[in-house]
Amino acid sequence: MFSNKKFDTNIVVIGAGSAGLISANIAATLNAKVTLIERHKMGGDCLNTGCVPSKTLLRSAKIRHLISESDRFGLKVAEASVDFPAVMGRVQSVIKHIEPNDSIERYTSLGVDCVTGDATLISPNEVLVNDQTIRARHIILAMGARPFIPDIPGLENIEYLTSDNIWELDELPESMLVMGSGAIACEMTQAFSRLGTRVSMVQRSASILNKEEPEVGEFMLKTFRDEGIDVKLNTSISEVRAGENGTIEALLRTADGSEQWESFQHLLLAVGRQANTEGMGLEDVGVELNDNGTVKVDEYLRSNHKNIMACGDVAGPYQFTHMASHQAWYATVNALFGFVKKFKVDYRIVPKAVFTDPEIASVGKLEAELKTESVAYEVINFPLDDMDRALAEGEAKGFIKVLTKAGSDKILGATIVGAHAAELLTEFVNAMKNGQGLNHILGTIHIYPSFSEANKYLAGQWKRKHAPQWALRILKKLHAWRR
Ligand SMILES: Cc1cc2nc3c(=O)[nH]c(=O)nc-3n(C[C@H](O)[C@H](O)[C@H](O)COP(=O)(O)OP(=O)(O)OC[C@H]3O[C@@H](n4cnc5c(N)ncnc54)[C@H](O)[C@@H]3O)c2cc1C
Ligand SMILES: NC(=O)c1ccc[n+]([C@@H]2O[C@H](COP(=O)([O-])OP(=O)(O)OC[C@H]3O[C@@H](n4cnc5c(N)ncnc54)[C@H](O)[C@@H]3O)[C@@H](O)[C@H]2O)c1
Repeated sequence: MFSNKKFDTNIVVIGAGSAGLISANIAATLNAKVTLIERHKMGGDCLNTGCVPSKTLLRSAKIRHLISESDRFGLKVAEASVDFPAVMGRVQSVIKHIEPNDSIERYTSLGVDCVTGDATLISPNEVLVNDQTIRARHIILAMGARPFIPDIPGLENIEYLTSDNIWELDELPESMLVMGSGAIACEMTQAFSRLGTRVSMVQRSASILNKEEPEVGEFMLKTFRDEGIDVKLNTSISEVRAGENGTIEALLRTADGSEQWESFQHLLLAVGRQANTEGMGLEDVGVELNDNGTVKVDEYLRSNHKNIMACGDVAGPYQFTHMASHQAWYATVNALFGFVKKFKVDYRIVPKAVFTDPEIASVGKLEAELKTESVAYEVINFPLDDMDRALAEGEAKGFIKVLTKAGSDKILGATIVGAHAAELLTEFVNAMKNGQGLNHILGTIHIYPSFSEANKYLAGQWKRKHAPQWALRILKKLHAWRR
């Protein structure tokens, strides 16, 4: 239909994952006209192939693991046999349950124009989808990322797994080689191992979970090995080939140069995620990219074309659902109101978790980062193996490590390895966000017996260390005099 308006819509959002959905939701709530384009499944990675299926699978795996340890709880239970199709059926049913929240129906009812199709940029203000050109004042790029496929000779001749297609397995693998040791590799390794797959993990460096404090990697390495997982450090895959009976053979090369072929039923590649920025006209329109393929954005999440914003995995640097929605607010508000006021995206306090058992959650700086930045700091460690509630639950393992500014209770970083770590971390996240230190946590009433008491005990440990010795000496004399 002919329109004399310069633009058909205020914003076109490309991609209906966590970033795109929140962007469209915010824009529609603020009464802007917004078009949301998705080429595959509404909900994107998190709902369909990421957070939701992985956490659901981990739950079945944990229950089977608990059953295998039922003796510890005074229960005599025969080993749980795994009905793998039923486990994967539960994964799909949880996705189906959440799906309506992210659906075209819901977003249409919110006032978003939802379009199914592959979007291409044809100019900084025009998006082509299904042969239709949409003229938009602003474009929000939210196309997410996909598994990075490393360059391994022979990979093109075998069928490998990634976090995209692992959910299509209909039989529990007898064995699996997992490449990588980040969040995806660790979560999937433990999940499949606990369900009964013989899992080997191959990691080229000398430690696992290298984005965390070194103690975390050490703790989880021991946990994995105690559970029977074969973790091969300092090892890379130099070649793969098809073996007999549909197996995959991998040539594993250790740091000393020795090589050995090993056979597995499946190979899972979990070595990072690559932004979806190719083949959609970004180069033609001149949208600048970073070396790793993400969209180059400024502190307002604008690309070099100031009306084209990016958020979520396609922008980075954090690849988390909560960061996608955090960025989505900035991208959308800056697009709609940037001509009046712009907001700089706030990355000061970014929490994250890996949902292994025990969980790993962290926020703020790592010790190594503080050293590099020459920040004077102190370390408070608190073991989680003697907490009343954790003992009662049979979950007494792990630790909390908090970094404070030297001589102050200001929290610079916190890491928790333990049951419910992602929930426990929120207290540190809140404290950091609100400029409160460990004294504040110590002065807060925590329910007994709860896992969260550990945060208070850690704060108490800091307090004891910092109690003024001169005052304690005077008190000792005062009490002696009053006796
Ligand atoms: C196994 C796994 C587990 C994870 N677990 C967690 C977790 O526990 N917690 C957490 O915070 N994060 C987790 N993540 C990361 C999280 O899933 C992502 O950070 C998040 O989904 C990113 O959202 P996004 O909107 O940027 O991208 P996506 O969710 O990938 O959405 C992008 C969408 O854009 C669409 N698209 C792409 N190109 C076009 C185009 N040209 N036209 C139209 N549509 C297009 C895609 O089809 C897709 O639907 C996990 C990831 C994986 C793989
Ligand atoms: N719980 C969560 O929040 C969660 C869960 C899963 C994924 N994610 C997100 O998804 C992203 C991708 O996860 P991921 O685990 O694939 O990536 P990652 O970046 O966390 O880890 C990649 C791993 O692969 C290794 N590696 C990289 N290139 C390699 C190569 N050529 N050969 C051998 N090893 C190599 C790295 O050393 C590292 O261990 C993460 O950044 C994370 O933000 C989050």
